[in-house]
Amino acid sequence: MAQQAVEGAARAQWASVFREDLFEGQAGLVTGGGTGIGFAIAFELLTLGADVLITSRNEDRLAEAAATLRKAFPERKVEYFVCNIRDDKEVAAMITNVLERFGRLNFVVNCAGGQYPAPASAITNNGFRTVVDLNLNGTFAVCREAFDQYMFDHGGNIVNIIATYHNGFPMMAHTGAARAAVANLTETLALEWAAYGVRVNSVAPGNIYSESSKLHYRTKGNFLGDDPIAAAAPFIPCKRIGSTQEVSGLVCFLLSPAASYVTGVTARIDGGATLMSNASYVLCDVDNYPKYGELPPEEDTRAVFEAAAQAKLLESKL
Ligand SMILES: CCC/C=C/C(=O)SCCNC(=O)CCNC(=O)[C@H](O)C(C)(C)COP(=O)([O-])OP(=O)([O-])OC[C@H]1O[C@@H](n2cnc3c(N)ncnc32)[C@H](O)[C@@H]1OP(=O)([O-])[O-]
Ligand SMILES: NC(=O)C1=CN([C@@H]2O[C@H](COP(=O)(O)OP(=O)(O)OC[C@H]3O[C@@H](n4cnc5c(N)ncnc54)[C@H](OP(=O)(O)O)[C@@H]3O)[C@@H](O)[C@H]2O)C=CC1
Repeated sequence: MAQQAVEGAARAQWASVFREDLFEGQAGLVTGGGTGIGFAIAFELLTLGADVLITSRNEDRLAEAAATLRKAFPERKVEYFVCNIRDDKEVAAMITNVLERFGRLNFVVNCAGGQYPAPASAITNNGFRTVVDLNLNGTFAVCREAFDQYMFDHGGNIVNIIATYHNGFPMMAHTGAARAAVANLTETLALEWAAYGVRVNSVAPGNIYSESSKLHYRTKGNFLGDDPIAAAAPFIPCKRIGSTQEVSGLVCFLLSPAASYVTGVTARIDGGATLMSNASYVLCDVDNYPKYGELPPEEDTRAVFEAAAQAKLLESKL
């Protein structure tokens, strides 16, 4: 979700589909909550009555995001804390800080993460280690600290945002391996921590329209042209990319009592993209697939479709 879209906008514009007091009295943490998907999740949790602390490395971005959220939700507590989840000591201090500020930690959403696109042969060992450290070790550290410091005694709810690693992840070997590991970690933690009243689930997004994801690809190499996130649309069964609010809605469902019997799952949110394994099936045009949240303008999407169709035409003439 773009912060500019929230700034000055009527809160109702971003109204959640869930009931307003769903998380009333709860407080929790969203890592990576200052930007993109994490910001949308923090926004929806606040909409539904929770107090939220957002955390990541960049203090300026966090402060700006917190100011936007406080303006939109003056009746809630919005806090931020600078923390690199690759640093165990910082993670421990961050969890302690949430508890000092809120006195409770009902939910944790692990959304901090990332990588750079590169073919496996161009990923150095240190580059691989770095991405695994961020997405796997960092996520584990936050889960374990949250459990040790609070959830062991009080129960709780954890959602890990990963990525659709299913069927391999070309150009993303490091993150694919790390995210698959987090999906497995989610299952183990769900088993071990059920006895303590803790549910643990993962959400695996496909191509999601976030400012940072577009920037990420533009500055660090492409596999599908200038705007690969949007250019992927023709190859997704629902023929569009997803919005940050669609991811947030799924996270809120998993954190809600309606999901009380759900633990250890990885829910894919990818418009059916990872089901595309049948080489003899060609996707048809789609013009009535439902939309929800902030998506690229129709004209941009159409231009990307036309360019992709043109590229296919040229390819078939070679
Ligand atoms: C469908 C899925 C779509 C997904 C979308 C999203 O996720 S959107 C979300 C997108 N948001 C994000 O991804 C945000 C978070 N991402 C990040 O902060 C970085 O991507 C990070 C995880 C690599 C950490 O970076 P850092 O600066 O802390 O790392 P460092 O300086 O400590 O270097 C360690 C090693 O990594 C190497 N290396 C680093 N970059 C590149 C590169 N571009 N090229 C090649 N290599 C690179 C570097 O050379 C070094 O190896 P070396 O030379 O010593 O052998
Ligand atoms: N957009 C997409 O299409 C998809 C995104 N994802 C994943 O969803 C999550 C959110 O993505 P999105 O919102 O698009 O992108 P963002 O780049 O906006 O989100 C990444 C967030 O992680 C934070 N972060 C990165 N490294 C660290 C660190 N070491 N410690 C603490 N925080 C850190 C960043 O903040 P800061 O720089 O301040 O530290 C940022 O807020 C990421 O894990 C991403 O990989 C998965 C699949 C698809």
